[in-house]
Amino acid sequence: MTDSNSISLNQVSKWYPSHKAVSDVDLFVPEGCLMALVGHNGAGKTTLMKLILGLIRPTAGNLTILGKDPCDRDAFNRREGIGFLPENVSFEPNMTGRELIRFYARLKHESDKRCFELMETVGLGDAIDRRLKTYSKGMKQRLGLAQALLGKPRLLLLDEPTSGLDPAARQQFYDIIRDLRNEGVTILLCSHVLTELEAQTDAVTVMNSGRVVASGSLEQLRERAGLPLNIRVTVKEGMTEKIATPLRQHQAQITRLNGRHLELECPPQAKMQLLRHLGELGSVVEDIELFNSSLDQLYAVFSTRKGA
Ligand SMILES: Nc1ncnc2c1ncn2[C@@H]1O[C@H](COP(=O)(O)OP(=O)(O)OP(=O)(O)O)[C@@H](O)[C@H]1O
Repeated sequence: MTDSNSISLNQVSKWYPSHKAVSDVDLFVPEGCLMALVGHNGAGKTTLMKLILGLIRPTAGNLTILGKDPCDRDAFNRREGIGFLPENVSFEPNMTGRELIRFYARLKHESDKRCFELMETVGLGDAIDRRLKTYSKGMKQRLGLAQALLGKPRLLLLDEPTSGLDPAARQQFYDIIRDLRNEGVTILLCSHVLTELEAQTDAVTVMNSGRVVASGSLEQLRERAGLPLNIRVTVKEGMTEKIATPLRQHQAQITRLNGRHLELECPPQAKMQLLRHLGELGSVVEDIELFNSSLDQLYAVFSTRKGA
């Protein structure tokens, strides 16, 4: 792969005496890409993050992170280019936000001014002098993100960053993440909340039992999964039965027929032909809605398949 990948893993495995945590993983994340890593509990996501951070060494294969091997001698310095938000953030409750961020800032040689800027970025500017025991879960998570952003990382690793956040806090979190991505930061994000990832990510990697079983953009995954397209057609009163029969000739399978609505499934390649036919029916057809397969559906397909 080219040097434009912030993360390159070639046939990486991490085997413990008792367990093969990850096996033969190929993973390439281009610079400025927001990739989601999804998989069941124990699929190997955190192990991959630890390998990328250089906290553990691979049993086999090789990794290049921001152009270098994360395990070689000056890896500690290079970690300045990497920000990490672990799954469970835990901070000393009696410290204030300012004290905590300054503590981490000193480790990364960052100024007090930058600390305040970051607290503003994550929406904690007004709470900076409050003790952390008074912070809500969402505020602590945002503080964790501010900590991860110290040192202006070019690569951000986020392990379940939105767990326990309410919908508004999740949205705020993703707004910040999207801004960072737009500034060119590469982001690898583990999450179990597939519905929220759909609108946010450029690419998705699905892991199953330590192996990558699918990786690519949502369109690429949809194409590979070959799931039928769902279409909902609203017609004039009393016309559903009449139009159902010819629709079946366009490889459409009627899944639901009630009142003025028909729900159909058709192979993706039959879509245009079917839409042309519906167009020819004129004013009988009052509305057509197309539904792509969701990440949940794609995940269900790939997590039961054996290989990519
Ligand atoms: N130090 C270790 N020794 C032995 N087995 C380990 C070790 N660390 C992880 N494992 C095993 O490797 C597998 C992958 O663990 P990992 O934490 O990477 O999964 P995960 O996908 O992050 O799971 P979750 O979604 O629950 O956080 C699990 O079966 C785990 O028990």
